[in-house]
Amino acid sequence: MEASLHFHGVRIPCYSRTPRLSHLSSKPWLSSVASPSRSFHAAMENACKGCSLRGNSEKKTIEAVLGGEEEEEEEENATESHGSDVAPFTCVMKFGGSSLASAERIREIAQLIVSFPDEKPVVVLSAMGKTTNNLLLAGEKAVSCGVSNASEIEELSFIKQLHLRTVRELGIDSSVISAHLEELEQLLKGIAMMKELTLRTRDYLVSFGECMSTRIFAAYLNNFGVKARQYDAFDIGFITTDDFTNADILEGTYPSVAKRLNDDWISDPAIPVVTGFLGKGSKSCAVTTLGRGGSDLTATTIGKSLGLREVQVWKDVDGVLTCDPSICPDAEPVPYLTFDEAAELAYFGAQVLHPQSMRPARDGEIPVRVKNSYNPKAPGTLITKTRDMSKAVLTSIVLKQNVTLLDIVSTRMLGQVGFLSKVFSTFEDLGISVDVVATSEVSLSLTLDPSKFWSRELIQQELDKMEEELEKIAFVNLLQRRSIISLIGNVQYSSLILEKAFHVLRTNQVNVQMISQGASKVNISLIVNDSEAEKCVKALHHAFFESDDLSEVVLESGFGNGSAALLPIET
Ligand SMILES: Nc1ncnc2c1ncn2[C@@H]1O[C@H](COP(=O)(O)OP(=O)(O)O)[C@@H](O)[C@H]1O
Ligand SMILES: N[C@@H](CC(=O)OP(=O)(O)O)C(=O)O
Repeated sequence: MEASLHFHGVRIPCYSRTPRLSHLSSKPWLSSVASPSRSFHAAMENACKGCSLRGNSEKKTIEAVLGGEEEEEEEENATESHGSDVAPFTCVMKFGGSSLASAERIREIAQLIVSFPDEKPVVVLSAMGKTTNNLLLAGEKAVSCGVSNASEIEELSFIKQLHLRTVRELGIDSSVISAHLEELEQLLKGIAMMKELTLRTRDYLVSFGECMSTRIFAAYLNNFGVKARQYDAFDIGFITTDDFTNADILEGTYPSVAKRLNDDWISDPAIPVVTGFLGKGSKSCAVTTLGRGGSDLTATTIGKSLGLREVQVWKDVDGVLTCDPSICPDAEPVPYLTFDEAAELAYFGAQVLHPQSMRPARDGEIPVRVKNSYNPKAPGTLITKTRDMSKAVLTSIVLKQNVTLLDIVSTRMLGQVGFLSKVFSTFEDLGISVDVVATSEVSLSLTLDPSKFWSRELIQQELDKMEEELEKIAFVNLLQRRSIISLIGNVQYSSLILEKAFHVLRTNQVNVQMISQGASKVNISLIVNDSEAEKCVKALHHAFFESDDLSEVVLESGFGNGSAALLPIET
């Protein structure tokens, strides 16, 4: 008799009935997967065909699954080299909140994952939709609403409704999250009672988002026959500093996480579904978070820890774009980036990647692919150690607003060396991070990040203290509401980039207040007034990406109107 399951209401024969799928029995987590319906087969095929993140071998595997005979032998070989005793996992697949906004999206993500049966992924998830923002708002409201009103906080209702509706629509027992929802309500009452929300409590509060999304997702995978196991990152060796809301991953994390995930796989194979964004403070043993958007960092940390072939971060855009699409709707995906370019881009404000997320990937030389879960066919962006830069001029334009600019002119009380060292030790003492620096012998201009990785406002009191310290050795001029426009690209073409950028800015009557070319050789930063920044970015984007002057074709044959061939400066 034919075994069958139902998937989306469609009767599905089991894989075991189809001889061509026999290779899947070597993938224990898939051994009980229902063979998808025709439409699901088609979805798998489409996802595979369009998705350049797979090499040929995977495409062949999917074709084998769908009907090709001759691929079987090759697949068996591939399975041998990826046997569970050697390398249980092949990649990390990280899905952000935008990919997990509803039950419908969760179904699609599950389909996306099984559409690559050749992969043995570690899945990393953020909180569903806007849950993190809602948790933070709920916490703020709890501080002043009074204990008796804490249960009525609007954002708590949104969170409850979203998660309960999702489990209902996915056909999952609500018990997977009910204890968390109850505890969340108790926590908000506690905050209301204390009338205080410390950074430590804030981290604990937001952790409910990832803890619930991963439980729902793992339960859903198990329900439709893909064996999965949920993990809270703080329980599997993600050890961090105790900098609540912006913790750093400590080295011990890599071996611990690898051991736990590998050991569990060996004793009972199942796809790990890990909470992004969370860790455990090494001293406090309390839940910490890695800064907003920190699930990207969780993903690359796992990638390095397990030495995986690739880390995929699935977003709601077709990859890293030439500009923030909310400023330039015509922004285009950038096909290739180096780790340095991606790190610079993220640090200077492109929300698409967490600023620290490239570090483990670069250290472990694990390629990172940014893909669109709403459009898996789009090739996305591949981030690697090196890439062909011969035709690359400008890669992306990034805007960071609300920055403070500081001009510091020495009173010559100290020598040049003493002056610079005193200035920087002042920032260190006050825990203020500096972004862009330009210096001469006796003066220094620099920008201060208003929020270290979006978590900490630089408040007036701190600025006053800093001025007071610096005025002991220098004349200080503090200018607020400035913006950094970062031109990420090939600094070997810096003269060309600057010529074009300044032409655009002069045409738009914008005065640049400071300019700096980072040592990384991938970034030129321009400081302008906040009020002019978006206009500048639009004009620059138009000039560099929406007109043909600097296209790679033109660069190949010479710059501009038939002028001499453009050669990079040798460095
Ligand atoms: N240069 C850029 N390239 C791509 N996306 C960008 C860029 N700058 C800003 N973004 C924004 O980043 C968003 C994706 O990042 P994020 O919201 O963190 O995704 P997720 O929650 O899925 O991890 C996009 O929706 C886009 O609006
Ligand atoms: N949920 C956390 C962590 C995260 O990485 O989210 P996302 O992947 O949706 O940017 C946040 O909103 O910051």
